[in-house]
Amino acid sequence: MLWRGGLERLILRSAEAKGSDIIRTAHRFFSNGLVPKEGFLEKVTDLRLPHEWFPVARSIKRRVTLHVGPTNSGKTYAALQRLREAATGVYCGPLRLLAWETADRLNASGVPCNTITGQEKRHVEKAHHTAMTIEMADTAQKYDAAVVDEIQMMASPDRGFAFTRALLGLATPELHVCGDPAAVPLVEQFCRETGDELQVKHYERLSPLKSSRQALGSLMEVRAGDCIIAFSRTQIYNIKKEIETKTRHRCCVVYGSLPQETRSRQAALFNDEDSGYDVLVASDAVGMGLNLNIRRIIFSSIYKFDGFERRMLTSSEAKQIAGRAGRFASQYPEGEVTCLEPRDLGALKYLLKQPPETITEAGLFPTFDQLQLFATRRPNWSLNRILENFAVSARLSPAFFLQDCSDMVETSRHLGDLPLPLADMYIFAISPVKSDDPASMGALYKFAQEHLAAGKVRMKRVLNAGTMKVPKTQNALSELESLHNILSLYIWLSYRLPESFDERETAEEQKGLCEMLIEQGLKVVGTPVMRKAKTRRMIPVASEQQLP
Ligand SMILES: Nc1ncnc2c1ncn2[C@@H]1O[C@H](COP(=O)(O)OP(=O)(O)OP(=O)(O)O)[C@@H](O)[C@H]1O
Ligand SMILES: [Mg+2]
Repeated sequence: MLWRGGLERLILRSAEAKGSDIIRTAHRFFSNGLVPKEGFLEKVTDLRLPHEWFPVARSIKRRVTLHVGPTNSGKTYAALQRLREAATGVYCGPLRLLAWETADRLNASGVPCNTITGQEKRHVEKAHHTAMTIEMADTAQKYDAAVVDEIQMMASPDRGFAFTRALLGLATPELHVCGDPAAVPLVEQFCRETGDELQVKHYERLSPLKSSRQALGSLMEVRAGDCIIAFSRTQIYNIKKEIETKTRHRCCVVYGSLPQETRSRQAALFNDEDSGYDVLVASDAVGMGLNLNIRRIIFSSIYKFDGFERRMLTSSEAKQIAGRAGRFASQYPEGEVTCLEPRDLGALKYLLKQPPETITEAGLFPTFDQLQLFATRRPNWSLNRILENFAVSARLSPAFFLQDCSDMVETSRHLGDLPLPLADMYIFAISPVKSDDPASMGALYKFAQEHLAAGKVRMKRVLNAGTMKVPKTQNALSELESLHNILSLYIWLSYRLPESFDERETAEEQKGLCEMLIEQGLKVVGTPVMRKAKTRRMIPVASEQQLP
């Protein structure tokens, strides 16, 4: 009995970095019919000391530099300067676009840098540096220096945990953390708990950003270098159409459901002075850390639908977006911000003037190992039931909140009748499926079904060959975006379940074709004159009836 207690302590201490073997041992131990000791589950759901989950980081004396200031104040630049000088290093940021931008910058400055995101891995010869999306951060790997960007995202209800995990868990003697001053007290508290040495550096905006005295009033008034912000796809295309019909300007677009690669190319087209595209119409997908050649930000509205309700932007969101104008060292030395409608001007100015609100809680989420241990006494429970019950039992210290896992719960419910092993179900549940897109959810179900039944997921069994053409309407474009989504999902799964999802190359080819068609479509969707569309072979999603 004594050694079992010791084993439990070991499991809890080592859960993150080197725990999986121990957890497996524990599983064998418990699954042999031995019932865990009283109080064991209370320990598993005790999340009050998350810094203890990262023994590799705790074994290093870390010096943390917190770079804080308003947007465009050179925080990320300063952190990347230090990263460049380190022999090995990692950059962890909130967006794929930002990971790519950072890797491109490092590569261009002679520091070979890989890129890793959930859906892609680009290896560069002789690279000892990697830029990645925060969810990919590896807490078992040691680095000479590491950067965590946009740390205020710790407070994000659905992604905060990835930032908390990177902050507490990156194993490096030199950690640079960038972000909003709102995060200072919490980072100070965490560094006291971890025993890390902390230095806070404050930055000032490098180039001025002024609020216009007047609203734009009409899209006829747009000028080169303007970026109009809108919060729905339809609005984005309506604005693009109006600008291209009524003025001589041509628009690039950037929004969430557009493929990442297309977004990057649209941003590059807009940044290129000679491309003929001089206006950007974008959602708040451009709102964080990115460096674009924007002279003026124009909010078409200061209200957005956030998935639950139509609400006013927060002060932090408005500032992040406004901060894209007049980036230092860009074509425009001074930025300007305004709105389209005169009625929004007062509220916008108010939002931009608000002092940053201090963050008081960071997101936290149990590791898979912890969930698995929690499930040892309930072998028949589904993942959604485990998650819901874990959430009820979890104990956290006041500096943390438990991450919103409603998407995971919904996805595992959706796959509920498939008797997948817990580990596989977990992978499907955290996959980047669009839960509001029935085609994407349908494809995930078929992927899981094939994986379970055959151990091989042949794309042609789930997707059916057909003819695809350049989309001429918003609906056709939306269908193509959805297909792109499904192919991205296959690729994402191929990195986690490579034996079943072994057609990554084909999926990447099809995804590339999809991107090309979408990009051609962007030239015509929203513009008044339709060109003759070209036709290409593509694979649209099969309907239920077409499946064997
Ligand atoms: N000392 C510098 N020398 C040259 N360029 C600089 C310097 N500092 C910053 N820049 C450039 O200014 C721009 C803004 O800097 P950076 O991206 O670091 O700002 P930031 O404070 O991180 O902004 P955000 O909060 O929006 O992420 C970048 O293009 C960066 O390369
Ligand atoms: Mg930055």
